Amino acid sequence: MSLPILTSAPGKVIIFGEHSAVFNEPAIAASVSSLRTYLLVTEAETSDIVELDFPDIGLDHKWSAAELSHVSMPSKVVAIEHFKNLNPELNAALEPLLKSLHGSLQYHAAYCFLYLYFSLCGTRRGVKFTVKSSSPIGAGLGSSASISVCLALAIGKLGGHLNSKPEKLTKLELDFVNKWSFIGEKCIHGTPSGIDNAVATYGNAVLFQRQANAETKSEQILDFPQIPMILTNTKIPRSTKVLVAGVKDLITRQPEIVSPILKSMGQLASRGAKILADLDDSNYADLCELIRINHGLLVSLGVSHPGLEIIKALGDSMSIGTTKLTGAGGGGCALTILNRDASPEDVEKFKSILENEHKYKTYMTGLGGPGCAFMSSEEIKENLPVIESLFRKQSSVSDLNNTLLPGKTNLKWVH
Ligand SMILES: Nc1ncnc2c1ncn2[C@@H]1O[C@H](COP(=O)(O)OP(=O)(O)O)[C@@H](O)[C@H]1O
Ligand SMILES: C[C@@](O)(CCOP(=O)(O)O)CC(=O)O
Ligand SMILES: [Mg+2]
Repeated sequence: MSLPILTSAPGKVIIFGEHSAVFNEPAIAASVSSLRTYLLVTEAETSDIVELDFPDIGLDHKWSAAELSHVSMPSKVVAIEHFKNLNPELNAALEPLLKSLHGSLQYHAAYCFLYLYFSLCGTRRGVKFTVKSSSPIGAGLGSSASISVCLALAIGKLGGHLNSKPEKLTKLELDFVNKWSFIGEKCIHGTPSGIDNAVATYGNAVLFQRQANAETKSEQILDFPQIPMILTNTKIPRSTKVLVAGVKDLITRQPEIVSPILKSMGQLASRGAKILADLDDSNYADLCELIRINHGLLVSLGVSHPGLEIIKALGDSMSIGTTKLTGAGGGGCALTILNRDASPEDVEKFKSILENEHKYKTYMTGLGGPGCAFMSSEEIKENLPVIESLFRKQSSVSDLNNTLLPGKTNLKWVH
């Protein structure tokens, strides 16, 4: 596909089953309509470099043709070979390209990019990749999966793997994006379950389960109910990679105790899926009860944080709803499912205390929007000045959403 290329993918909220999903238990997640990542691929200033411009994490890096020439492409483009273990030769070859990057945010984003780039289109030079996200990064809302999906889709197109139909992404193409974005997630956090990239690829909501043979089973939930919910970002930084590794350690130390907890979380997701398929006044309290139990089990795994407990304690003491951390925890976000009778005044008060006293950020966003998408080069070219201005450092989340949010603007996205 010719340049420019523009891709997008949503963030997600895990309703039930974070962490246990990594250990092959069922889990439920929904895409978040208004929190998305956008990737623009354009010609670089010179024809012999590859440039990353990721302003959200302060990364602007160029690799010269000479540096890139030391890495050879893996011989076959078969995702399954990278599934269990990332290719050790490719990893070793990428190390010198990554050594000047600062901190884990930049390192992991660049590693994910380079791994997909060399696996899917490693000889192409003279390209610049610019990423902007309206989703908070490292907050439990799946920004790592949404950037991985944007990269897998754009690089898949650049490498000629995904150009079968100009007017739609076929099921096979979506499966390709899902597989390669899982590999991108592996670069970012080691042992992902695959639920986040599945939701970011296919959209809507999924009941997901990883299988022992590394395959995944995901059932689309098309009519996901709009549960009245507040998402609160504590802005406390944390890393999914570290938290997932911590749970793995705990299992190794306390297998008899922790395995039943993970099983229980899987049961919560299965039971939750049945309730969500038929949610009404009669079972709403059951849903809230499952949410409360799931949070308690996550606390027992050691992945909560005092900052998340503030949200839970406030929600409980105001009797406004039921709170559970979402994503990897350790900071980041919690969701509060509002009681049916929560008054608008109380909801406002709850949000205002969190925002003003604790400096948290709250969101009320719809769940279950579209998955990954791309824009045709003709559509991009017609709107290039506007689109390029959005990818500059100073553009805001609302600028991005006002102009690019699929389904909400006049620009045509292909799904
Ligand atoms: N907009 C973005 N720009 C650059 N890197 C990003 C962006 N969004 C996500 N990332 C990458 O994803 C990582 C965060 O992933 P993770 O710890 O799994 O948190 P989460 O997925 O909950 O946001 C960051 O370290 C960064 O490498
Ligand atoms: C903890 C986990 O279940 C979810 C992580 O989500 P996030 O990166 O915190 O958005 C890990 C996974 O399922 O890959
Ligand atoms: Mg993540």
